[in-house]
Amino acid sequence: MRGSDHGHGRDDRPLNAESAWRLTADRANECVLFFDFDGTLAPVADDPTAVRPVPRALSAIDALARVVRRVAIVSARPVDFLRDRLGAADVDLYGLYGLEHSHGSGPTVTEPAALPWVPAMADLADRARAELPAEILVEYKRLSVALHYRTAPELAGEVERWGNAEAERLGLRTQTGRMVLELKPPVDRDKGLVIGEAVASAGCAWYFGDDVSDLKAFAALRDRQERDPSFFGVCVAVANPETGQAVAGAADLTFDSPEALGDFLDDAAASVR
Ligand SMILES: O=P(O)(O)OC[C@H]1O[C@H](O[C@H]2O[C@H](CO)[C@@H](O)[C@H](O)[C@H]2O)[C@H](O)[C@@H](O)[C@@H]1O
Repeated sequence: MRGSDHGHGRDDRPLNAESAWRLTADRANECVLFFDFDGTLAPVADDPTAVRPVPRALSAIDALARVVRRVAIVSARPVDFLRDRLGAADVDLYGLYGLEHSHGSGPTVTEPAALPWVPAMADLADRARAELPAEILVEYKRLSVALHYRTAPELAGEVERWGNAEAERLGLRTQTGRMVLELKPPVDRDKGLVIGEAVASAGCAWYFGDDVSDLKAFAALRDRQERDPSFFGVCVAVANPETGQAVAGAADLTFDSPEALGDFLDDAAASVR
């Protein structure tokens, strides 16, 4: 690997990306690498359908999947979307906060408790399009609806009022994010629960994220490490002007952008080939 030019460590935790990766490379077959998608692997854009992972991150994920125990993407996006963007890489995909998952070339499995909510979510998306201002982008994802105000930030309050009232009326849960409010079924799946289950038998894990929903994943890694000091967990933030401060404050390391993360991953993959 190149010199220590990757990531910024926290002042109160003496860890840098290179030394943490060296510890990981020594036990690669025990290690799981978890990646959030938007804002972490893929730079943010106004149009959610237009985003693609940074090319170096994509090729590094493919290479890393061959040398670590497992690579997983943990996202609010549907599994089909993630599969399309990740290509043929042999990875686990947890979509819609874990309401869907697929492993390698296996089928996509949906959490059974969420399935009865499909019609209500479709109806909610239709009403959001009819009742919210045209500037609000309504993203229907079968088991959740995201209300985007990135191109009209002055409408954040209106989106929050409408979304919270609908959640209350229908018994849904909400998740805030980067210029987005999401409504989802009242089913106990989130990134923290996904990570808690997936690291149970691992000896080492890294989680890379940029948004507030990723904080639960960080907490799950911390919890795993507290219960077993031999477990090596690394929480990594990707900086951004919206949620970056909160996420970096909870992380061990911070990268400046998805591109900077891609460079690190590329070097990391090369060091264990
Ligand atoms: O869990 P993630 O993979 O991080 O997904 C979180 C949300 O990501 C997407 O929205 C975000 O990225 C968009 C494209 O860059 C951007 O336009 C938007 O402002 C961001 O919030 C996705 O569209 C959402 O469904 C996810 O909830």
